[in-house]
Amino acid sequence: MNHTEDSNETTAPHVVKEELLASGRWVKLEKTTYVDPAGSTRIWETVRRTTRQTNTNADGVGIIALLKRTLHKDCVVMVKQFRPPMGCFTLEFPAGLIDEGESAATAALRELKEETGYKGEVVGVTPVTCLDPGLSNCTTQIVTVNINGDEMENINPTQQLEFVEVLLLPLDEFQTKIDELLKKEEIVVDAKVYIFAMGMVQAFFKPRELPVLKQ
Ligand SMILES: Nc1nc(=O)[nH]c2c1ncn2[C@H]1C[C@H](O)[C@@H](COP(=O)(O)OP(=O)(O)O)O1
Repeated sequence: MNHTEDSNETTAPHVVKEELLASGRWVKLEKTTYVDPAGSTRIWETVRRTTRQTNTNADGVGIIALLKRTLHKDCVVMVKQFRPPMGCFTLEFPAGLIDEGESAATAALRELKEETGYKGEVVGVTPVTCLDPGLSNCTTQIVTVNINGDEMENINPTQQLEFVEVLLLPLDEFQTKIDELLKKEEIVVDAKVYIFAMGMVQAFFKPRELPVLKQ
C-alpha cells in the first residue's frame, strides 16, 4: 500500500534493495534502500556476516552453561578474551558461529567444548534473536546447557583455545561477581550477560517485585 499525503493510508515498511559497499572475509557493508512506515524511501547502512549457513537464520549461538557439582554452588561458565573490535577484554557467554549443516544445539556443544573443555547436555534453545538490529542483521540462538561437573571428563576440562580464559561464576551471586570483576579489571561485559545477571537477581531475591512498577 502506498502512502498519500491526503489519506490515512499507511505503508508496510520494507526493503527495496541492497547494494554492496565493501566486503571482507567475515563481514560486508551494504547500502539498504527501504521504505519507512510513512512511505518515504530512505537509506540505511547495514553490516552483515558473510558466513551465515543456508540451513539457518542464525549466525551463531551463545551458550548459558551451568556447571553442576556435588558440594559446590552451581556456576555459570564464562569466557574472558581480547576482542579486537572492542580493543579490550570482554566477559561473555561462550559463543560461536554455526557451521554448515549444524543445528544450534550441535554448534553449542561443539563451541562449549572448544572454548571451555566442558561436555554439556542441551536443555533449551531460544528462537532466533537479533543482536544489534540498528547496525546489523546479526542473529544468535541462546542455548542453555547443563554440565555434570562430577563426570570424569568434566573434572579437569582441557580447552582447545589458548587465548580464552574460562571463569566460573556462582549463579546466586552472578551480578555481584561481575560487578567485582568490572571494578578490578578493564573489561567490558556483554549486554546479554548483564541482562541475564539482572534477571537472576530478580529471580533469587525479589521474585514478587515487578521492576517496571518500582518508583
Ligand atoms: N568479524 C570477524 N572478523 C575476523 O577477522 N574474524 C572473525 C570475525 N568473526 C569471526 N571471525 C573468526 C574468528 C575465528 O577464527 C572464527 C570462528 O569464530 P567463532 O569461535 O565461531 O566465534 P567467536 O568465538 O564469537 O569469535 O571466526
